[in-house]
Amino acid sequence: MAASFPSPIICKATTNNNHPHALDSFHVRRAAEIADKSAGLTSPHPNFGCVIATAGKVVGEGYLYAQGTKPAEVQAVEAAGELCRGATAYLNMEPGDCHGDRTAVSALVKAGITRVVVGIRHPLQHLRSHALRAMRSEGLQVDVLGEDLKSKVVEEALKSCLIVNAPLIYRAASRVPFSVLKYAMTLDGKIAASSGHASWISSKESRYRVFELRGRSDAIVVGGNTVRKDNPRLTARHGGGHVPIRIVMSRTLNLPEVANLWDVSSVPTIVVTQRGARKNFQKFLASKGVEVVEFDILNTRDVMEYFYDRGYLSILWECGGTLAASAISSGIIHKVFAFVAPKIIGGKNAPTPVGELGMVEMTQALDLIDFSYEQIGPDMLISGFLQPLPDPTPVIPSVDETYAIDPSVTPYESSIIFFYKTWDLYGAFSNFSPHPIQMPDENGDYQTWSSVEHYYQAHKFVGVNDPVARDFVEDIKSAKSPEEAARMARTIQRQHPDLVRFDWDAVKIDVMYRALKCKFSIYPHLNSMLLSTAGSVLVEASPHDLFWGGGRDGEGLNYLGRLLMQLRSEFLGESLTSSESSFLAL
Ligand SMILES: NC(=O)C1=CN([C@@H]2O[C@H](COP(=O)(O)OP(=O)(O)OC[C@H]3O[C@@H](n4cnc5c(N)ncnc54)[C@H](OP(=O)(O)O)[C@@H]3O)[C@@H](O)[C@H]2O)C=CC1
Ligand SMILES: Nc1c(N[C@@H]2O[C@H](COP(=O)(O)O)[C@@H](O)[C@H]2O)[nH]c(=O)[nH]c1=O
Repeated sequence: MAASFPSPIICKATTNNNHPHALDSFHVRRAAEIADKSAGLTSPHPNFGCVIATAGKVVGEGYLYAQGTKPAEVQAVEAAGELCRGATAYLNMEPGDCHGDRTAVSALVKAGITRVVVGIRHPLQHLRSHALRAMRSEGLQVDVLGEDLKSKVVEEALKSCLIVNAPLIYRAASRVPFSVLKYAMTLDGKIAASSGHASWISSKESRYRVFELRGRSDAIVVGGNTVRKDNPRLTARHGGGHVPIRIVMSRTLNLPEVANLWDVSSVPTIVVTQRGARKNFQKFLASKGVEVVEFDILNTRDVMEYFYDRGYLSILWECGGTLAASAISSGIIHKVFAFVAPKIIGGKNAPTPVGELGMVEMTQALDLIDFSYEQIGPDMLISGFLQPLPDPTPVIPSVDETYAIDPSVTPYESSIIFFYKTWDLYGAFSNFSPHPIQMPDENGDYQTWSSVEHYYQAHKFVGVNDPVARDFVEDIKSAKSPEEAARMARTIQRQHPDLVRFDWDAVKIDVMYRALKCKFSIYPHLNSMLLSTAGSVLVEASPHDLFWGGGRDGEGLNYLGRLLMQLRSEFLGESLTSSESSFLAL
């Protein structure tokens, strides 16, 4: 399945040797296909797949499951074992060395891979071309589709690599999250009856597909009117997988007191509104656990820029025509999914999917690009892009390249360093980064935890004298990713508050401190990265957590940033003391 698209990437066996690079293209397409397997399982993140082949035969495969898990290349190398010697690795996308330890590249080099075929360069400027250079400098032959390899089949393979990471590519190019507008309409173009009643237009099968689309998104946006008319839940109910947060856009805040979206026991809701709107209602929402964010003027572009800053990759718009028209007009919608049901409702005033765009001639209509049709149950799904896929070839030089051209530009210099997603610059500071730590248990025996997040989350239940709590600790410890560990712990915390250790609030900062101290002590490259930020304020730009995170506007307490700064000064103090003592010893 392609990222945010339901249509499968069809891996046609175009291995006909008459086509130049047919075999290479075939394997890269396979890498893109498996890369997409992770979409929807955890919070949306870039999709990486790796296929290792020798003499045309696949000997190992792997895909990145979540931000903080084992890189695709490492998994493929482990699967192929000795067969890696002299083999070719196929990657849908250049690996991103977010953590300064070149894990993916060194796995390929150490395993004896001699050639690497890469679908696209990394779209993020701070990561682009680094791994390619590293592999080439290690003597590997590196061929990039569309640059070193060119042909018709190569173009098709390149397309599949672009599509599988379309959210990241659009996000990098447009500096807003990738936005998909989805709606269900009748054959006569209505999204509800004149009364506003809309359940249901599309079939069960189509609505199941919508759950999958939701699972591939960080958040779902609706307008105030949809909340008033539909009282939606906006959850992904297809069994397991990622559940996006819900965002309501309302200028008036004239919203009902009783609404499904105010139940945040299983998934958060954020209401974005205009500054000063219904202060009492804002307080009411806050008392329900709903986050309220005020904007001077509420418009779709500012809201998307805000969520971009909060690290969101992919947004699904499930609003009515009023908000949809606003979003399209401001140029932030990248893709459309229209479910068309074979039924007619009529109604002069029945709402339609897109309101006023101010166009007067049909020649002004927006043409969809790369559209496709798919029958789902009785409905037809028409999907396509509203904006062309950005060109992945590097036009903007990377930070390194800029530095090489103009050494007066200091890379990464900033008085405030924000970090959040592991693929961000300084993403290794995130608790989700894939760095296992060894920590003593209650008996002093050292245990390995897959990430700081696993350790921190499980410790909510450590020491509680109840076998159920002990089982929870083990479950969280073996969660497949830091995201899953966090999700499991938060759910258990909500559902079984009695199993959370009584002193949790008092000890949680210390638990985190110890875990971070271990992480930044045992990985020398992380320690150097932390020390390199001396003089800058570190802020975790977490979307949900105003205790550990600082928020973009400084509204959070930023305890994670504070602890990292505390550790930084402790490490700096230690290195000063040791250099002073070696100086004294001279
Ligand atoms: N079939 C389908 O796929 C869907 C059908 N529907 C149906 O559509 C109808 C609702 O459609 P519609 O009235 O268009 O509702 P919208 O979901 O588009 O909500 C419009 C509201 O969004 C809020 N808003 C906030 N910022 C903006 C902005 N910048 N521009 C525009 N609106 C903004 C305002 O809320 P406020 O007034 O609170 O300030 C406005 O009234 C319902 O009948 C619902 O059942 C809805 C979604 C999908
Ligand atoms: N009516 C309609 C849709 N409506 C969308 O789904 C929302 C309800 O979601 P939930 O409460 O989670 O079931 C609703 O508010 C609107 O955004 N979607 C569709 O796929 N098909 C339909 O026929």
